Amino acid sequence: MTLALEVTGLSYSFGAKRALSDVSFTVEAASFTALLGPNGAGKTTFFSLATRLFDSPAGAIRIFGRDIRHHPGEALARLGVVFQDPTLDLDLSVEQNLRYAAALHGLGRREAGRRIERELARFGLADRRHEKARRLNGGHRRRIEIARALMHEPPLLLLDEPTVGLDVPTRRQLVEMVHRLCREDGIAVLWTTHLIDELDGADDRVVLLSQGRVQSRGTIPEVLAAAGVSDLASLFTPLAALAS
Ligand SMILES: Nc1ncnc2c1ncn2[C@@H]1O[C@H](COP(=O)(O)OP(=O)(O)OP(=O)(O)O)[C@@H](O)[C@H]1O
Repeated sequence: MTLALEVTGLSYSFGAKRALSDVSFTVEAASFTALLGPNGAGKTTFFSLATRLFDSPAGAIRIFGRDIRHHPGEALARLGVVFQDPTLDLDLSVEQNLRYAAALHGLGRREAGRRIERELARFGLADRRHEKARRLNGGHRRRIEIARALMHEPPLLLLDEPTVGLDVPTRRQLVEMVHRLCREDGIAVLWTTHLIDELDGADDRVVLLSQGRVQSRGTIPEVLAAAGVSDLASLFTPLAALAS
């Protein structure tokens, strides 16, 4: 089994406020894992650590075996990231947004063109390529952000609550598209969310985070069996109530 992501004993505090406490979990290559937690659970803090925005001496994060503190270049080259707040340039077209990302990764024009075509096809955006991002709806904008995060062909993709603000059918579409990345393209995905209906079923893995601690992890049936409940809502609703 190849591990795309290995988090070991990770802790982080904002002053006196403990945001993550001894967090450990793994994401296997080519698999979908949901980091599920109510507001304030520590999901975004984990993201900030995984992308090296923050640093913590307590614990380790390895991406395909590369420790992000000791080998940041090698580790981050294997990571694609979609942040919670959208970061597209709305005045650029779909294609220009992708070309810009390709340039930042140092790709030559021809290779950039090849990868842009692949992403446009993969995300059903080919016929929108010349439209300004501003003209697209929230779901399509998110697709461009995911496509952009894949321009350097990372085998691990992190998405921080990518469906915030989207309606239910658009959320479902995006969840399905990202599952396809795992199944068909062998990309490992860590998807953070506070919405239990974004978990798909038997093959998805879940890491349940609450108040900075991992409460449970495994496949959905494993997590339910460990808690002695029959559905995720019974497990998650009390944790969400604790957070509010
Ligand atoms: N800059 C900060 N200063 C102080 N405390 C912070 C800061 N950022 C986050 N926190 C606290 O750390 C804890 C974890 O926050 P975090 O944003 O990681 O949670 P989250 O699971 O991403 O929640 P949300 O879904 O609301 O974004 C919360 O108690 C939050 O109030």
